[in-house]
Formats: sequence, C-alpha cells, structure tokens
Amino acid sequence: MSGAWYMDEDYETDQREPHRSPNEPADVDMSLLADIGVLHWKLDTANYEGEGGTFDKLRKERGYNYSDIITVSPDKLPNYEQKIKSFFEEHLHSDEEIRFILEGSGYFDVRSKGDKWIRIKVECGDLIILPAGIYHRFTLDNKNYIKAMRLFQGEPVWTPINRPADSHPARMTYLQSLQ
Ligand SMILES: CSCCC(=O)C(=O)O
Ligand SMILES: [Fe+2]
Repeated sequence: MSGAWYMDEDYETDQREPHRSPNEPADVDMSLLADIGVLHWKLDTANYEGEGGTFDKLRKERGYNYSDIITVSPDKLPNYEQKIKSFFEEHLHSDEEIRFILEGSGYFDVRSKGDKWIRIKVECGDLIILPAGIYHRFTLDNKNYIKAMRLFQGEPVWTPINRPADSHPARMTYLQSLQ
C-alpha cells in the first residue's frame, strides 16, 4: 500500500486522479484502516508461494480455496467501459473482497466511520482485504492498468450490492463489528 488519504469533493475531475483532500492532506495511517476492518500485507510477487509463508497462512486460516486473475485495462478486460463504471459505483458485498496486486496499480476507496471517502493506493505486492459489508469502490489510476489475483472462500460471488443497502445483513453485521 503506497498511501491512503481522505478525498476531496471534486466530482468533475477524472476519477483516476489522486483526489487528495486539501483540508486533510496527510496520509491516514494503517491503524485507522484496521479500525474499519481493512487489512493489508505487502508480499513479494516473485516469491509469495510456499508453505508457511504469509500468503499460504492467510489462505489456510481464512479458508480462501478459490482464486483467479483479473486484468483491468482497456484491451484486456471484456466490457471494459461497463465494468469500470460498475467498479466505481459505491457498493458492498456479502463476503470479503480480497485482492493481491500482481502488476500495475489502482485505488480502492472505502468509507470512513464518519462516511467520508478514504482513497487507498494499491500496487504490485499489496494484498488487501475489504470486510464484508463495507461501502467501497474501485478505480484504475491514470496508468490504466492493474492485474490482480482474486481470492474467495467457496464459490465466488462478485455481485456488487449498490448503496443504499443499509438493511442488508452484511451491512448490519459490519456496523456491529465497528462498535
Ligand atoms: C484490483 S481488482 C479490479 C477490481 C475488482 O475486481 C473489483 O472492484 O471487484
Ligand atoms: Fe467490490
């Protein structure tokens, strides 16, 4: 993770720009992300497999038995424009969203406790877990390319549940977990 910051309120400028808030320009620290259930590890993409390593442990302990690879770029992702739009709609899932970035970079935006956007920059080697029920979205940055491994517990369900979804069970469980 190469930084996380509160976002500005500029909705005119390209979503791929950093959008760092001029009022709160300092990076937010990891503990604030941990407080909202966002977890992060930095791994070596050339050498992450192997028994007993962090990747292996996470996979076993958290029961991630499914994985695939997604490449998001104009020429690699079918229905690119439509996908880019839906990634950036504010949504939640009934399961964790786990991404291990293999190449490229992008931004995951997550809502703070006070419902402000925090932008998290991810790049090669970042493994990020967004908890079930957190409102979030994703965008490429202006380099327009990311390749990531998606992990899942059981049969994958990628369905986004767009906001408002305040009475969704995953949302209620998530909010309880913050108390
Ligand atoms: C970095 S993975 C691409 C985005 C994605 O898979 C998602 O938002 O669900
Ligand atoms: Fe998502």
